[in-house]
Amino acid sequence: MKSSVLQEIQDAVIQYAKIIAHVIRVDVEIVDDGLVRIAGTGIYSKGINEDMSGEGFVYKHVLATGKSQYIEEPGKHELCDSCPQQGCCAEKLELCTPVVLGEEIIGVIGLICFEEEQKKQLLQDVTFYQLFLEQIADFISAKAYERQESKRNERMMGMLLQVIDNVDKGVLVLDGDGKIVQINESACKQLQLAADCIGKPVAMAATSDSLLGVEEYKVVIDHTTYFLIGNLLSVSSGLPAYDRIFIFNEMKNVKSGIYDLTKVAMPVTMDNLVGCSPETQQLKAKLTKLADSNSTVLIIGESGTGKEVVARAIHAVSNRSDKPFIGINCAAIPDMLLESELFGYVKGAFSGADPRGKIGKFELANKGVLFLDEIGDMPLYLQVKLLRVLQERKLVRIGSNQLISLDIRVIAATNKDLKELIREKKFREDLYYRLNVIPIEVPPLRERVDDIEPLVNSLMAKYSGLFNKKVRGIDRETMGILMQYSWPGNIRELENTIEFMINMADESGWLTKCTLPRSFQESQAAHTPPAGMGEFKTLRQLEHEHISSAVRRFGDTTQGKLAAAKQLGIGIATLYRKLREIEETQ
Ligand SMILES: Nc1ncnc2c1ncn2[C@@H]1O[C@H](COP(=O)(O)OP(=O)(O)OP(=O)(O)O)[C@@H](O)[C@H]1O
Repeated sequence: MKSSVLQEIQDAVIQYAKIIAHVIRVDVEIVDDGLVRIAGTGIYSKGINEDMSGEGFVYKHVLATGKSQYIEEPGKHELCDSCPQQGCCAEKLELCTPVVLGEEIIGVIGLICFEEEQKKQLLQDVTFYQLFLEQIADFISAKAYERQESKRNERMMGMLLQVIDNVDKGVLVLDGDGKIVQINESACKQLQLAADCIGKPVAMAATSDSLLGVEEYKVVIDHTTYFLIGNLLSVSSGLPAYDRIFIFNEMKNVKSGIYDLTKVAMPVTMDNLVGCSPETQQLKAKLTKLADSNSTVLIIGESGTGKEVVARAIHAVSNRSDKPFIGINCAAIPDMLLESELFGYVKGAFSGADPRGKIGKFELANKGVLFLDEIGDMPLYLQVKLLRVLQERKLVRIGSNQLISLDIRVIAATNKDLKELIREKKFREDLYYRLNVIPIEVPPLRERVDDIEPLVNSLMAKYSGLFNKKVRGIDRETMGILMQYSWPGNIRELENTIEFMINMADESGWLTKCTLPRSFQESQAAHTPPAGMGEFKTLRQLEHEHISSAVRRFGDTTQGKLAAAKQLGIGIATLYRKLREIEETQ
């Protein structure tokens, strides 16, 4: 059963009753709004907690009217008419006052005289005793109010703790001495603290860095240092037990949030590396072998050969696959921005910067893989900074002096000849060696002709699905043309070609010569002898054509020429001589 307001402060009410009785030497009785005797002195002290609803007619009247009542002749007053004690009542005088809390009457205080002496004493100054009683009623009411307030605070606090426990962010409540008074589950988890950390001192200072508008704090608990970003709020409750609340997010959560927002939906596995040529098979075997190492990888290959696909495949098969893969194209971002993209900055780092600060790709990739594409295009001054980060595995955001430890695997890629760039003083030699720990060469498509057919099939499936167009296949002749082509743009060019051909395909659903891009057909025509001339060619002409076609297929680079010479069964010096001959005859 719900207890009344006076029951909740019964001890205090009994004390008040005793004091009144002691001071004025008259018995006191205090009842609550349910007519339960809360306190009593003299003969009433034995009947505390008794239900008085069968008697107590005067109290009922006071509770109903909210007015004080003075009965000089108990038994003769009209209020006593229905009392079962009428006629045998020992009371000589009764003075009653309501106890009021706000709008509510929560009880009644009664002064009862059993002796003529007492009655005489009261009658000498009824008004004084009346005021005295009202004053005591006010004290009791103040006590009841205090109790109600503290109950309300307890309820509020309970509710607040429930909220605190259910938020995802970490919450630490500190007292005036900086000790933990409350900690929620999320904070325990993030900081790896047990719930018995209550009472532990916390040293906390803003680092003056901020990210996305939220301050970063260095927090030390039990000799462990944490860098947390969050809001530190002062509690203005006036209670020293609750001085400050720190609501925080661990950096890793902030970063993974940003990573989730920025990551590209491009799940790549080893299966996405289409191809069955010995070169591709060797490449796949190498990737699997090096996957779990942390060493830096440098992928070299012409544009469009699939360097990014290779980098993603390494990530996918590595033990970092559930951690971020963050890519940045060093050639696509202006030099001015590249530094902040890579290293991030804190608020106020430079004019024009996002006032909330920025997390750099290095930090975003922490625990995962950072893919630095087109590394050959990185400006020299950033190469120095990159080298330092790679050596020390530590980073300082622009405008900050805070060292951040990195656990990162770096994969760099380039289609440039870095050694040539070193000679031209455009690339640092020390950085080259730091990156080139595991070199991976992705051969151009013309050197892995066996990949063309599976790639064409996979691309036909991809684009026919994308365009919702039924493609039955590609005829042998057209496939032959594709296999003979030198693919200077590599797989990217092949992909564009297949996309074009599917667009051009008629209802038959076959990719034929007619679906080839015009430029493709023109280049074919240029290399096909005019009708009727072929049979009159000299052997030398045929040799020249054959050599030119080999160089076209393997590429007009040193590597390409080496491959062409090998394929033609001649030495590289002979090839160069023949090429000079061709030049001279043209
Ligand atoms: N082995 C492969 N199997 C299937 N698709 C591939 C393969 N290699 C590359 N591709 C596709 O070819 C295109 C170019 O690949 P990617 O961007 O990885 O090349 P890249 O060498 O990084 O080029 P760049 O040097 O220009 O950045 C992409 O669409 C990619 O999906």
